[in-house]
Amino acid sequence: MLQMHSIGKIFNETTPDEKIALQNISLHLNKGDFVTVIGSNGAGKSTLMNVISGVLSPDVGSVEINGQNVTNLPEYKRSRFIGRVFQDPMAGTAPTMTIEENLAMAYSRNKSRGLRKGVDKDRKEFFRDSLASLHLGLEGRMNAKVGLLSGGERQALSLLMATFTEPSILLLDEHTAALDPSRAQLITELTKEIVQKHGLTTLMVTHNMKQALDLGNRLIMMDKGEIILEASENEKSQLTIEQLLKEFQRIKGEQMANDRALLSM
Ligand SMILES: Nc1ncnc2c1ncn2[C@@H]1O[C@H](COP(=O)(O)OP(=O)(O)OP(=O)(O)O)[C@@H](O)[C@H]1O
Repeated sequence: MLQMHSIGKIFNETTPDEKIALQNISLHLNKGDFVTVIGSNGAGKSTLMNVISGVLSPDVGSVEINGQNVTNLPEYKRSRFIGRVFQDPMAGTAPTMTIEENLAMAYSRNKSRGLRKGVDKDRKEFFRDSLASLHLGLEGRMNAKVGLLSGGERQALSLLMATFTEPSILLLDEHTAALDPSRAQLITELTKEIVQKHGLTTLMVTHNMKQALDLGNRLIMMDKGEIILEASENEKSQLTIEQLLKEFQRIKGEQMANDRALLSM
């Protein structure tokens, strides 16, 4: 489904501001895999998402989606098969347009893929049914301007818009981080439900270790542009927050120890 081979990305190369954002990243997602991504600030998580979605091209390495090499395919050409939800609830929707207009926009952007569930139904009814599945009563507010919705409602709508055309890959970039705890919990539950319902192949960045363990079947930890830990389905099911923190400290500690060893030479 998704194959990343030896991806590298350096910003401002050969300048004093040089930053290695990704190094030697190889990642393989099978259809239906749901991988949670954790890591410290600046670890390269968003850059990884940007390379998958086509916002950025890697300096080296390749990205394949559904067997097609998309390494240099521009973002707008990938948007048909990639759904993405950002941290900022304002980012995924158009505030001056109604809920129905926003849905229509997402629908037409992806319609060349074919809407398996939408073709036989009246479009409006399909939108209404999709909105009802969020359990927020938005199906009764199709003509409301999206700018009037709360952050949580907007994020639920963004999630719906990113998924109702069943993308090959769903990218969730800290999509609950800007919400208060109860709304974040609601969006987390919706995410679980939607991903499961459509069997979506998903990559989710989060700073919340509990969320990283509760959701998905695999987990990766990043640091300084590298994947420093990969937990398979079996391993992840047995992981605890304490173990994750310990592991992170162990890896970071070793790096510090190495640095010290190097400095002392
Ligand atoms: N456009 C850019 N130009 C220069 N440096 C960049 C750019 N984008 C990212 N970086 C740098 O690359 C590194 C990785 O950044 P990235 O945003 O991918 O990290 P992240 O893991 O998502 O961090 P956070 O959790 O803080 O959002 C950071 O050191 C960042 O400062």
